[in-house]
Order: sequence, then C-alpha cells, then structure tokens
Amino acid sequence: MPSLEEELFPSTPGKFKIDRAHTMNRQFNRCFASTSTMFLWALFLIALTASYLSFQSFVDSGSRYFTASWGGIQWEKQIRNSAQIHRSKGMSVLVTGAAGFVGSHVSLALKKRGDGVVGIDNFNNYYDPSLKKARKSLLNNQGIFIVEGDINDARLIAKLFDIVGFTHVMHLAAQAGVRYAMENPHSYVHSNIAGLVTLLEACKLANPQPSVVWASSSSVYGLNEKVPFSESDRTDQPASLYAATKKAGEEITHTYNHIYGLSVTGLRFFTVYGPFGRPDMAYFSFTRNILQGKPITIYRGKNRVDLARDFTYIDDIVKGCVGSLDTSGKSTGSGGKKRGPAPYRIFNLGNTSPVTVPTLVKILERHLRVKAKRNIVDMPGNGDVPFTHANISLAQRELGYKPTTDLETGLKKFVKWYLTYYGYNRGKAVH
Ligand SMILES: O=C(O)[C@H]1O[C@H](OP(=O)(O)OP(=O)(O)OC[C@H]2O[C@@H](n3ccc(=O)[nH]c3=O)[C@H](O)[C@@H]2O)[C@H](O)[C@@H](O)[C@@H]1O
Repeated sequence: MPSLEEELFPSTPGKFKIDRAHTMNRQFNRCFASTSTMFLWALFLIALTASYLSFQSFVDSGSRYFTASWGGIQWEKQIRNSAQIHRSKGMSVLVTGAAGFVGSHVSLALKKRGDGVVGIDNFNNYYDPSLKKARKSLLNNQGIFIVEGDINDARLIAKLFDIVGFTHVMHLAAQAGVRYAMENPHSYVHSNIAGLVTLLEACKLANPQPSVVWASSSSVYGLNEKVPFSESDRTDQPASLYAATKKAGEEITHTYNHIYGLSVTGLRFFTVYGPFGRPDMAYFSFTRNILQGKPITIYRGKNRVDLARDFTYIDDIVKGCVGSLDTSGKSTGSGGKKRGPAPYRIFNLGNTSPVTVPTLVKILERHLRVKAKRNIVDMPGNGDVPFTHANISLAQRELGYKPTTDLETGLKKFVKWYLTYYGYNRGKAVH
C-alpha cells in the first residue's frame, strides 16, 4: 500500500507528475498570488472611489444642502400656479419668511385680494418649527406655495425669478429677536446681512426688477431719547447686534437703490404681536408661563422705571405692508443697470401709544383669568432698550396707515387664538 508520502511523492515514473505537480503548484501559487493582488487592487480601487465620492459630497455639501428640496416640473408648476394673479392690475409677490409670523399674515392678505404669492422659508428651529408648518398649511389651503429654502441660496432665488417675473418682493425673512443675538451672533449676520445681499443681487439682475419692501425694525433707534421716534431721528447708536444688522440692512438697501435703481421701502416694525405670533416674544412666552403656573421675568429699567413698548397689532402691520407694496413705485434698472432714480423710503409702523410691560402682564392676567407669578429683575445688559414710541405721521401721509387696534383688544384676540390653538389644558400646554 503506498504510503502517503509515496502518493504525494510517487517514484521515478511519476517524476513528471512530481514536476507537473510542482509546476502546477507554482502556477497555482502565482495564480493565487495574482488573484489576491488583483483582489487587493480591487479593494484599493473601491476604497479610492468611495473616498472620492465622499470627498465630492463633502465639497458639494453646501449646495446640496440648499438644493436638496427643490426643482422638478411639478415644483415649477406649483410655483407658477401660486404666482398667478386673479385681479386686474394685481401684483405677483415673492414673500420671504412666508411661514413666519408677519410673512404668513401678509401672504394671506395679498392672496385674498387676488395677488399672486410665492413664499420662501427655511423653516429653521429658532422657535418651534411646528408653528411654522401650521402656518404653511394655512397658506397651502389658500393656494399659496411655500418653497422650502434659504435666501442665501443664490441659485434657488435666481431660479424663482426665472420661473416668475415677480413685480414685488416682500422681504420678511430674518433672524429676529433682540436678546438672542448675544447667544448666536452669526445667525444674524447670516440672515440679516448675507441673506439680504443674496436676495438683492437677484432683484438687481431680474428683468424687470421688482420693487422691494422689507422689514427693518424699531430697534434701529437704539439709545435715541427723542420721543416719539421719527424716521429722521438718529439711528447710529444700536443697543444690540440685531439692531445693528437691521441698520446695516437699511444702508445696504440704500446702495442697491442708488447704484442699480431698485425701488426700496424699509419698514420699522414696532413690537408686532397677535395670533400665530412668535413664541420667543414676551407677550407669547408670558401667556404660556402664566397658564402653566410658571413664573415670568419682568425686566425693569434704570431707577426702577418700567420698560415700555409701542406694541402693534398684526392686522395693522399687514395694512402697512400692503400699503407699502401698493405705493412702492417702480424700480428703474434692468439686468443690473440703473436707468434712472427709483424711490427709497423708510417708514415707522407702530401704534403710537406705548404700554409698559407690567401693564401688558395685567391685561394678559385679565384675559387669561389667571394670576401671574412675577419675578421682577433689573434689566440686564442684553441689548434691550427702555422704551419705544413711533411717530407714524409719514406712513399715515404716504401709505394711508392708521392703526386701529389697541393692546387690550389685540391681546384679547391673541389669547382667544392661543387657547384654541394650544387647547385649554392650562397645566399641560403642548409646547
Ligand atoms: O420692535 C422691534 O423692532 C422688535 O420687537 C421685538 O423686540 P422687543 O420689543 O424686545 O419684544 P419682546 O422680546 O417681546 O420684549 C418686549 C418687552 O418685554 C420685556 N421682556 C421680555 C422678555 C422677558 O422675559 N421679560 C421682559 O420683561 C423686554 O425687555 C421688552 O421691554 C421683536 O422681538 C423684534 O424682533 C423686533 O424687531
């Protein structure tokens, strides 16, 4: 019986075999070696391709972030439908910040009277985005389409102007809030400065150029002590970065008016409040806390003087915005070239009757029928100004602006909305 060795290493007649086996073995080894080399090469190529692709996506991440949610035939069709004008001599308006407080109200008012409206909003989470989504569905129900995107996305804005020859832009997208600027300064620069410039660049290049109406702020008056605040008063002493970016916006829009012939109207809003408002604002967060039995912090000014605001009801602000669009006058430029002087206007949109913060709280207590737990503290150096008070005679004259809702009435409407929207279940409000 051949031994195992013999089987593997047979005697002389099988030398060839042995050689062959050797050769085969060598070939096999070579072949195995080359297969594994190939395998390694393949692995290497796969890894290379994968890293190239991920590098590409890293490089592209900025534009991918912007472009992910827009484009396509269906998308364009929705924009065209939304922009359609349903009245004679109507306008087609691009409303930025359309899912925001003022933006949603203005969009609805324009649509109601037959203007074409296309919204854009980035739905950021500065405050509860579910409120923005709720506003969005309200607008959708009225046939208003809101593009989900950022005003810093130049390609998107240009595309919107390609699809629709907007006659007007109502620019309300912004990083709002006075005190939050200390926490997140860059978001103010991103939206209120960089975003504004991106939008104005698109407006400048559009043919025909739209007229631009945009939201400045009463905060530009900063430490101004002359009362009431008039448009010609000094605005070079901002008390917060927020105010500084709004003031910068006024200067930036002026240059676009001057160089490119864009018609520009800046609106200095005075502490706007009302249904579907902003949860970060005092009247809103006080309501929430009072209903939940939580304390509210009331800031007090120097020498124990109460802070006061010229609180302005949303419906009055909407009238001011629509009046501004109606009287804006045409831009004169086209394709980035100025053809003549165009209007540049700034208006206060306030209520002309400041109310102190403690009085605001008393009114809320009355409407809510719940006592507030007050925590009164000296105003920290957080960018707040002690009071605001608008002189609105210019807006009255030029826009027919005439506020009709006092704080008592306006807060009653707000509280009614709040209780309907969030429910009467005081202790467990949903937000
Ligand atoms: O008029 C404007 O231009 C500005 O109005 C508001 O800013 P503000 O007037 O500070 O409104 P709130 O944040 O609602 O504050 C109202 C008053 O309540 C006071 N407050 C606020 C919060 C708080 O916890 N306690 C408190 O006493 C503030 O100091 C202020 O005097 C908006 O938040 C800004 O976006 C807007 O630009």
